[in-house]
Amino acid sequence: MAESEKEAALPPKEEFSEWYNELLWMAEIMDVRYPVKGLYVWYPFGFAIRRNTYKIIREILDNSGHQEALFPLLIPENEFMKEAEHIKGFEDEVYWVTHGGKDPLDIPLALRPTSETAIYPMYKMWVRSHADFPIKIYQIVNTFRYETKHTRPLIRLREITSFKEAHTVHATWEDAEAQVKEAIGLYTEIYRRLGVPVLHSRRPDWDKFPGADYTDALDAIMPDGRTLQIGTVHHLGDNFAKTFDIKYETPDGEQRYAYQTCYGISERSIAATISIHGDDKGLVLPPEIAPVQVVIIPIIFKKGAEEVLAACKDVKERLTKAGIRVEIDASDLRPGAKYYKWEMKGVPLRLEIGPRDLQNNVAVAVRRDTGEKEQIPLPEIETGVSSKFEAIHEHLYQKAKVELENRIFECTELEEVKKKIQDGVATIPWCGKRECGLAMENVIGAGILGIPLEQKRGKKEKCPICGEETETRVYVARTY
Ligand SMILES: Nc1ncnc2c1ncn2[C@@H]1O[C@H](COS(=O)(=O)NC(=O)[C@@H](N)CS)[C@@H](O)[C@H]1O
Ligand SMILES: [Zn+2]
Repeated sequence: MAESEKEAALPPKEEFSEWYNELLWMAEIMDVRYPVKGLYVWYPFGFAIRRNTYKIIREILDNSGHQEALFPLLIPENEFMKEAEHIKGFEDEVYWVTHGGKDPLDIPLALRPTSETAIYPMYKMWVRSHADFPIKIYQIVNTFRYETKHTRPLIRLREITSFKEAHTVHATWEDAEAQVKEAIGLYTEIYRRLGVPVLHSRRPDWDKFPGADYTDALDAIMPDGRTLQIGTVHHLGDNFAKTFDIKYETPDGEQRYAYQTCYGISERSIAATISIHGDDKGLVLPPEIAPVQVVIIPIIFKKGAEEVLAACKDVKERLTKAGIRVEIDASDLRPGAKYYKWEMKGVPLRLEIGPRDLQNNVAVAVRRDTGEKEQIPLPEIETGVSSKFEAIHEHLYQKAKVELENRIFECTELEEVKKKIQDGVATIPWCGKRECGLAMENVIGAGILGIPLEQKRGKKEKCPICGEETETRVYVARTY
């Protein structure tokens, strides 16, 4: 896209919604002009962020006994309609393929909204004995959901282009429960690598995944105080095993239904990373996912221009050999325009090299996250740059953790909750009874997000609806 096209300035981040939409365009992440609602185009720069993010996701899953596979997109109606709860949860969201060319299909085919009903008929054929367990398979595919709420790029899509779904099978309910815990840990580590701190909570029963025994979720707190569900882990019990007849032979030869879990992450992982770390100048990317990790800006004067350019090329070669993604911006843009462009793209580190720096045998390193300038001796450029990356990642993560902590408000009255959820997440005691939870939700005008998994027990408090003593507090928040 030509520089001139991006005349519009980026709104300040506190106008979060406008900032977010403008940034996706100005940083060349997503083009939202595709002529189907809820479907968007990945620009190459944005796609490189996606590739680097999903490289982390694959690494963490592959290193924890998961195997990547690939299942078909189209699900025959008879399979899709097998699990009653699941249907109820998805029947308003599923897209159907009804024709092949001019011929109407005898069996309509669903575009997968999620893949339980594509995968589990195959698991029925694959599972024979307890020795087959655990099965820990995932795929990274596009899925389709006819979302009727406000669609938004990377956050609420009708085509989820980067849907990582894992589907595991175990001998017992407890083994599946242990897998849920492992998945929560793996997801938390994925988000630590993205510098994104998360809230862990168990969704209230009325908000769990259709067909699950329970749903645990990871939520980020976005800059506007609303939470974004950026990962979910479901214990499916033997509900789907009974529906799809997934049975195994126990060590003493009897037939038993298997127990399952499934867990998913989508491109919301990228939405959270962009939103939490970005600033008024644009993207601020954790080095590990930045498409360009270092941009070298030659400071050119008439005299000594060749030496400067030669030195920049040498630094680029050395950093590239060290596995660092680096560009030289030798365009004829003014230095200030160069800084603006690469700061917009969230390049973690800028290296300025001019005649004086050559004399001192240094490069001037400027951090995108803090703006701090520091000289790095050219002979140590590789280690100097890499240690800056660690410092940048750590700083982004710590800063985001403080912001999250500052957006959690302990309340005792519902009126207080109503106020506090304008700025973040409120906690309030809850007896756990459904009618009190639902009553609370319509007094507050927002949902119970979930029961914190790391619940600090011991303190007895009163349910604000029925007055019953309880040791449980819940998160309440406005959500995306
Ligand atoms: N319309 C959507 N756009 C973008 N991401 C979405 C959308 N719907 C769900 N997600 C993301 O996908 C994750 C998994 O979706 S889910 O419905 O909760 N769970 C499942 O589909 C299970 N089969 C586990 S993969 C959610 O936690 C959320 O982060
Ligand atoms: Zn109550």
